Amino acid sequence: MTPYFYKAPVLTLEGISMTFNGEVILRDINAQVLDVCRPDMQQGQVVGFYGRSGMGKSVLCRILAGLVSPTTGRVLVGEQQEPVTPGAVGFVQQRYPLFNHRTLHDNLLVAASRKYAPEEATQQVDAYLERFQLSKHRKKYPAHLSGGQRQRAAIAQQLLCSDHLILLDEPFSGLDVAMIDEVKKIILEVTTMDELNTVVIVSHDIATTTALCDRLWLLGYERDANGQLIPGATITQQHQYNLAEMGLAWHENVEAEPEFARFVEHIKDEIRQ
Ligand SMILES: Nc1ncnc2c1ncn2[C@@H]1O[C@H](COP(=O)(O)OP(=O)(O)OP(=O)(O)O)[C@@H](O)[C@H]1O
Repeated sequence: MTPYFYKAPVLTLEGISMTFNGEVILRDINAQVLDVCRPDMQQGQVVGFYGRSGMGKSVLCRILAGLVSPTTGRVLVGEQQEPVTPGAVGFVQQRYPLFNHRTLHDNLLVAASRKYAPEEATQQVDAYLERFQLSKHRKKYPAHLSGGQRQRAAIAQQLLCSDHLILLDEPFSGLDVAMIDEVKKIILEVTTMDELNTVVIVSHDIATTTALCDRLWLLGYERDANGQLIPGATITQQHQYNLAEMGLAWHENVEAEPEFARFVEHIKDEIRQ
């Protein structure tokens, strides 16, 4: 197992709850991602975020991205642990927010121009196109890119304009196996670009996602003393898994290990309950 130790927090969810018209959707969520240091390695972290359909994953993502304010609690991001603001967190939604009337290059330039002065923005776009193997598609419009290329472009776009945190909503849905491998590679690349980079993946594809993760959060309901479900989904301590401690954080071929397969089954059982 690679040795590691933790430094300061890079993402904190503090007492988050969300109520819509009296209906409690999320209840008192407390979770944290710490900057992890591994000797001789620059690597950020991947957090997998699971929960049954309709439990509130998208709502929590919008809160994490600073797009909506929770009813109570707050989200703190970055080394300075400042309250999240819209635009600070990259959010790759299922419908990729690329402008259809702009070329891939121009889409990325719009994003980069939000963070960089013109000359540097152009340089950054070229670097990202190269890194994400999209240079030869730079003049194409989004409609003419493949699903995997669009997904890579959307991730590049969000990295260009946000700080270190990026949320991916169902990054593997609708992709074939080769493209899934490509997107997995990109996610791992993102984490190796900077130790502070944190990727949160919301997915129903438990095995694929878990294989990339250092940490898992499971959204679920708790029961009261009488066995009744308490309204509002939460992430209990028991449902915050540290895969590094379990020896199951991403490493080559982790998916082939029997311990990994047993863990994925355990997670699926927990989700079913
Ligand atoms: N703006 C809103 N007003 C009222 N209710 C809302 C609003 N947004 C979401 N909800 C409700 O919050 C609950 C959680 O929705 P959410 O989209 O977060 O689920 P999810 O876990 O992402 O589901 P899925 O996996 O199916 O995408 C749903 O019952 C939904 O109807």
